[in-house]
Amino acid sequence: MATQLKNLSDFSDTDIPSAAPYRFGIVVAEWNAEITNALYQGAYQSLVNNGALPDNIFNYSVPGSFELTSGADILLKNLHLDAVICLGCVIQGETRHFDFICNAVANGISNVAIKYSKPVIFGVLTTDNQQQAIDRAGGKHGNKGDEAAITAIKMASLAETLNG
Ligand SMILES: Nc1c(NC[C@H](O)[C@H](O)[C@H](O)CO)[nH]c(=O)[nH]c1=O
Ligand SMILES: CC(=O)[C@@H](O)COP(=O)(O)O
Repeated sequence: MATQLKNLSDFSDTDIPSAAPYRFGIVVAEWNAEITNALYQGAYQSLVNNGALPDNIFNYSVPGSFELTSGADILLKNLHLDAVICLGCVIQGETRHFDFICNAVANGISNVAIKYSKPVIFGVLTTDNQQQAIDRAGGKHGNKGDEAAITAIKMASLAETLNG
């Protein structure tokens, strides 16, 4: 379902576990900071609204979305976490650089999740233009940071249930 047909912040009819037991890392790319800061605010507030303790939310910045992979790896290597949320905004420019970044970060964080057997959430906007990013960072289509946080809670709960 395309984002245009779904609000990224609409979880009113969703059974969301309590986030209280879990420790969350949030890695935020500094590129397009006005967007990624909005994603962070959405993610942080969604975690807290669902019971996460502020002292259990560990926030770090990286230069760009390409560094989200190594940022997630460093957090999982050094901190006891139940999930990591990766937040970034990649906006198409004149060259194919966009494609390389998007593919690298999508594949990279998937590999980190498998490496540590921990949820690593892809909260990265990959848009054609600035307006599409604005619309998905608290605009008319909701906030992808909200979606990433709820996903992190659900996956942390699943991991706790099945991993023991
Ligand atoms: N153009 C965007 C970038 N580019 C920077 C890369 O992510 C990376 O930091 C650099 O290539 C050095 O390794 N990053 C974004 O997050 N968003 C962009 O639109
Ligand atoms: C996604 C990017 O790296 C991009 O914004 C860089 O712009 P350009 O492709 O024009 O160099």
